[in-house]
Amino acid sequence: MNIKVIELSKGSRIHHVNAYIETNQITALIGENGAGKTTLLQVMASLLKPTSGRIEFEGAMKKDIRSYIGFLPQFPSFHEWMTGLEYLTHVGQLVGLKKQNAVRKATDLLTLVRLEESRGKRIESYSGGMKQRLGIAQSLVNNPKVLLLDEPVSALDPKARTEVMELLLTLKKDRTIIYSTHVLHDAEQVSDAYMLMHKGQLIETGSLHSKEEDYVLEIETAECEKLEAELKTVYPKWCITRGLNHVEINITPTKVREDLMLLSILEKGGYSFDGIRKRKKTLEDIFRKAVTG
Ligand SMILES: Nc1ncnc2c1ncn2[C@@H]1O[C@H](COP(=O)(O)OP(=O)(O)OP(=O)(O)O)[C@@H](O)[C@H]1O
Repeated sequence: MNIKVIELSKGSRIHHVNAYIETNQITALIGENGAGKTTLLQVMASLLKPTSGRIEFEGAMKKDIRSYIGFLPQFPSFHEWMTGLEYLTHVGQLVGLKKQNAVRKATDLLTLVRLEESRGKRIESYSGGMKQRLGIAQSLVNNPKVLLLDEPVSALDPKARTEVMELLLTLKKDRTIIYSTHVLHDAEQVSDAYMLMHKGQLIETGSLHSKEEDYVLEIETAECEKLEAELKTVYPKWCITRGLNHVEINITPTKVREDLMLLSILEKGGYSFDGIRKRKKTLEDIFRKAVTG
């Protein structure tokens, strides 16, 4: 189910958000704290009413689009005294399944999220990663076409993150998955597309399978501050950022002539540098470029 977001606003929290989100894809929703990711997901999930604008779920036959949506909140809460099986059965009954079907559904979902061995244990004994997978199972109870997950991996250790990301890959067939995250490296591994929010606006969307050769030039030097200032003067149009021990130039792509000019600046300025590296642009570069100007 493709989703069209048209001129969506929610008070001052988000405004003029336009997007087209494709099915069978994982879309990572990224942005700084307070950028509006949770608000956008909540509006998409019909948990918040937009102030203006609308969302179209292409091909939706039912009027109440909530039946197409599975939602995992940023801080899911469970009835911790219940076992995983009891809890999911309860959720199944809440969405209208008969007891027997709810048990079957809960059992299948617990297998899908690899919690079958812990299904008889109380949720209070689950680790953070197990609870996150239980939350995803809960969001799947109504067999949704659209899965909206608010930071499903941000609080997890690398192993648990990988497990959740692998699960998302399994789930993307026949579904539209949008999830917010601050873990950009992971997002890059599993996502097909990204949506970047900044100060309430969706400022950039793109594919992560781009054939375009976007590069970042990294110059490792102890004189970062001086080099950053000089490059910004010479190349005011380039996006130049400074790390702890390197300066990054984020352009599309550098031409040989520009590379040579750069070397000449380094030489004339008497910079001592430990290395120059040209690497493919990452999601983190896209993020930094957008939020630093
Ligand atoms: N219930 C609320 N009432 C009023 N303003 C809110 C409410 N919830 C969030 N906001 C504001 O809306 C803006 C967007 O918040 P939102 O939680 O959507 O951002 P986010 O990108 O999900 O942030 P984070 O990465 O920290 O979770 C922020 O300025 C926030 O302070």
